Amino acid sequence: MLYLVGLGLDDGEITQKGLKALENAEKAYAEFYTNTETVSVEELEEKTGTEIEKLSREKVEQEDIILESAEEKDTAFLVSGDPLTATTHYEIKHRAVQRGIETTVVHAPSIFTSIAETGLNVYKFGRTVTLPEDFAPESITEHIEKNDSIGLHTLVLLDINYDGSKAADKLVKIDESLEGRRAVLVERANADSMNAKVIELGEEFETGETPHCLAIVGKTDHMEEEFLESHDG
Ligand SMILES: C[S@@+](CC[C@H](N)C(=O)[O-])C[C@H]1O[C@@H](n2cnc3c(N)ncnc32)[C@H](O)[C@@H]1O
Repeated sequence: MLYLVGLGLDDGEITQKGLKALENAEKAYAEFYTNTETVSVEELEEKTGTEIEKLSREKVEQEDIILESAEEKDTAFLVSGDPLTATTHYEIKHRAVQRGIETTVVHAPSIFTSIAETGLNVYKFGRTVTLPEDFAPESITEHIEKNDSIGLHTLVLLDINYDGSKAADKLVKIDESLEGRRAVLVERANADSMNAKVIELGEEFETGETPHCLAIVGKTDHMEEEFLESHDG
């Protein structure tokens, strides 16, 4: 059995079901390269009695350590946020099914739902884009344009340590027409120190600790506008 267990975005967000799965597992792996390490692995080990091994990106993406382990024994794979919302983890589930490994997914809070803290209605987001720090995929502009054409908001995910102000700057460099566009910067969603503020792409603004993401504002209704106004930065 392979348990894909979400850790949520902040310490204490693993569910009772997640803890139970970890207890049932004979071996557990965790990865923290798609998101910040917000939990104490040692505390989880103590609580559940299961040893947890942290894996690098290479180990997760290029080797089949997790699936090989799950073929032999009950194995848990711990991931930040929700287990099926990062492409890598989604692919692991897919490959597990192909190899005939039984899987159980234990969901947890995710940036895809916490983005609602911006005040933008989650039903009104279009295709999500990812902006890496070291290059600029052309598809980003295309997806933002498509979302814009039908009034949808765009969630822009960033590399984990990528500063939101630098990312906002890069968006304008990639596509000049985005200059002056309203967006919401979300910092450390779900943490006590969470902050959301309305910014204009291309303008300088202060940021705090990562992780950050941006929501480019599409067509809003009255309630969304009132919510946006309530952010004091
Ligand atoms: C590849 S996504 C993984 C999403 C994760 N599986 C989930 O369910 O939330 C990681 C990116 O989401 C955004 N993100 C994750 N946690 C965040 C948080 N607490 N506050 C703001 N942005 C966050 C950041 O841009 C981060 O680099």
